[in-house]
Amino acid sequence: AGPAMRLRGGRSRGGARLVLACSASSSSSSPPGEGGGFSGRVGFLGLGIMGAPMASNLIKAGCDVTVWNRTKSKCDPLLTLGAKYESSPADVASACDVTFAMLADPESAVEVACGANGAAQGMAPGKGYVDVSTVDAATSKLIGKSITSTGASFLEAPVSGSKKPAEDGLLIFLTAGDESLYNRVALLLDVMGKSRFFLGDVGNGAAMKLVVNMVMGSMMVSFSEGLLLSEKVGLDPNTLVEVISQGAISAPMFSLKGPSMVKAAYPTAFPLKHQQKDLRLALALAESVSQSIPTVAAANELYKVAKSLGLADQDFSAVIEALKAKEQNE
Ligand SMILES: NC(=O)C1=CN([C@@H]2O[C@H](COP(=O)(O)OP(=O)(O)OC[C@H]3O[C@@H](n4cnc5c(N)ncnc54)[C@H](OP(=O)(O)O)[C@@H]3O)[C@@H](O)[C@H]2O)C=CC1
Ligand SMILES: O=CC(=O)O
Repeated sequence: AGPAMRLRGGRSRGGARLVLACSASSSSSSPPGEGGGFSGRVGFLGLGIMGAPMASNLIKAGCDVTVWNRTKSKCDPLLTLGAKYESSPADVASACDVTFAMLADPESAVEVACGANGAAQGMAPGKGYVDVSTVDAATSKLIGKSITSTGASFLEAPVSGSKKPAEDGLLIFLTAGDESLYNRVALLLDVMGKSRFFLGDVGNGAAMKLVVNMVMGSMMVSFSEGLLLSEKVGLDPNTLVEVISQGAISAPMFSLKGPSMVKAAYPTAFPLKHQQKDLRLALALAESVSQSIPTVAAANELYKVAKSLGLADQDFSAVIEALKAKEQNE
């Protein structure tokens, strides 16, 4: 039998519901868990493109949030909203009942959780750590082991959805690990997201996220090739975007990114360096089960070229520039 999978989605979203979702009180009069309110202090580590709006939504929902970020200035907007500040991940974990982490990659996720003054040093029985970064299963298991060795609980919960869904509280959580922690933070996930899946053992959430993102990365390359080819044969690429949007291969991503890609504008929602990281990790995942993913391998090479062109911090749709550069060099 495969891992337990449960979807709780389709919830209507409304301001009033968000305001009621959290209680800043640390009293235990409202038992944590499904159906109860979340009571206790919430930590948030990592306030980049995704972490900042996620933490912001928790604060706006009435949660008692304590933040930390490597670059301290990124905490300021959250402090203005009412967040508290601690000067290390260990101090945040020590001050909070549940701590979320949204870090760039496996290296930073491990450093923040397990390094000097890392979150694990502030963990103790009764506390929870929820890592929402996109990492590989081995990294997630390593972090989980470090957290649970303190007696605390661990949940991996990478998200599908980009900057705008994070701002709108419409992320999709792909969780795995400690199910009682999953139930305990369910209301917090519902503040930040529109649906949540519980996928069983630690590693399954990471794997699901990598599979989703490898499909996304290849789709973007294929779309880029289509835009360039349509233009080259004398078609209007804007019309291609419109045609695609009306057919069976329509995807919000194409409609959202297409018009700006045609103008060679790549405002960053999902940094290209993170998409390439996800393809790299997906290739390793496929390798671990001897699965061939040649389309993903080819897409990965293109993202690597894009990075070498200085596009790492642009949106991942800038991968189209790598195709243009290739053409010029041929
Ligand atoms: N953007 C998106 O659309 C989505 C991103 N993701 C995933 O979410 C994660 C975060 O993405 P995003 O917010 O876009 O990324 P950003 O690059 O905007 O933010 C990365 C965060 O990680 C921190 N960080 C990086 N290196 C270190 C380190 N060595 N030690 C401590 N902190 C560090 C950064 O701190 P500092 O501010 O100091 O640099 C920052 O807070 C990634 O794993 C990404 O793949 C998932 C879904 C969507
Ligand atoms: O990881 C990126 C996303 O859009 O999801």
